[in-house]
Amino acid sequence: MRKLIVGNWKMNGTLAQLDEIGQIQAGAAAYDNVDSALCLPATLIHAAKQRFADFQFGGQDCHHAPKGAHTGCISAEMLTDAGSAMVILGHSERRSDQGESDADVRAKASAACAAGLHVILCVGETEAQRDAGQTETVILAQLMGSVPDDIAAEHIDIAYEPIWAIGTGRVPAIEEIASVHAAIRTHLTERFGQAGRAVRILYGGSMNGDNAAAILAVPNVGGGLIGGASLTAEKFLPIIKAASES
Ligand SMILES: O=C[C@H](O)COP(=O)(O)O
Repeated sequence: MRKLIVGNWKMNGTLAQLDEIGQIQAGAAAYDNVDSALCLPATLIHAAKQRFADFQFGGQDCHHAPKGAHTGCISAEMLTDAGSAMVILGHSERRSDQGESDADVRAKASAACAAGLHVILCVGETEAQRDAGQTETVILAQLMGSVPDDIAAEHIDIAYEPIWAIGTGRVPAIEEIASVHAAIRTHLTERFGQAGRAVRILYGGSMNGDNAAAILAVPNVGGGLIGGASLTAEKFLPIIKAASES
């Protein structure tokens, strides 16, 4: 299975960063056995796609409705119109900052698929849940609640992001990553049959050029969702290189 390395720029980046995006696009082209993409602030997607048509871009959220009176929101169709191929949904920062529920994420995922976007759907446990031994229970509940029953498995990838690992420099032990990814794989195959085997399960949370090779070698890790280390070519390209060699 080809690895997918996605950069999530979160609320970072203006038009001044288009040159950096160009460096990422040019560098990533050397690793043609890896799928790579950047999920940018919505304000950058169109300009980036205009300049770097060969690279894949995506958004970081969309509304569940196709249009209407939802001030400040963006629809899935607007993302595709701007040049997006994918969208991140259910990121823990949106679940906490915007109070998004599993039901919200599920509705957004259906809307995104209907608009032709590939969905990267995020799940992850808090540190307190991990300490209480609830990681697997929490993840499986999020999957049950957030992933639409009728979604075509080829239109979705899952990103496992332990919340306590995001932006902290802390990463789970390799055995923990393997265990959670295996549980997610079991859930997907039980639910979607053979198609569930082809869903990529990305790891996210303080992945960088130093730890990427070890994480990407874990069974059932199909790539990475990268925050801080995706903001520059200098830090992002080593992760794509590690995926290429994994
Ligand atoms: O979406 C990306 C994740 O939240 C990971 O962020 P990070 O690589 O800065 O820890």
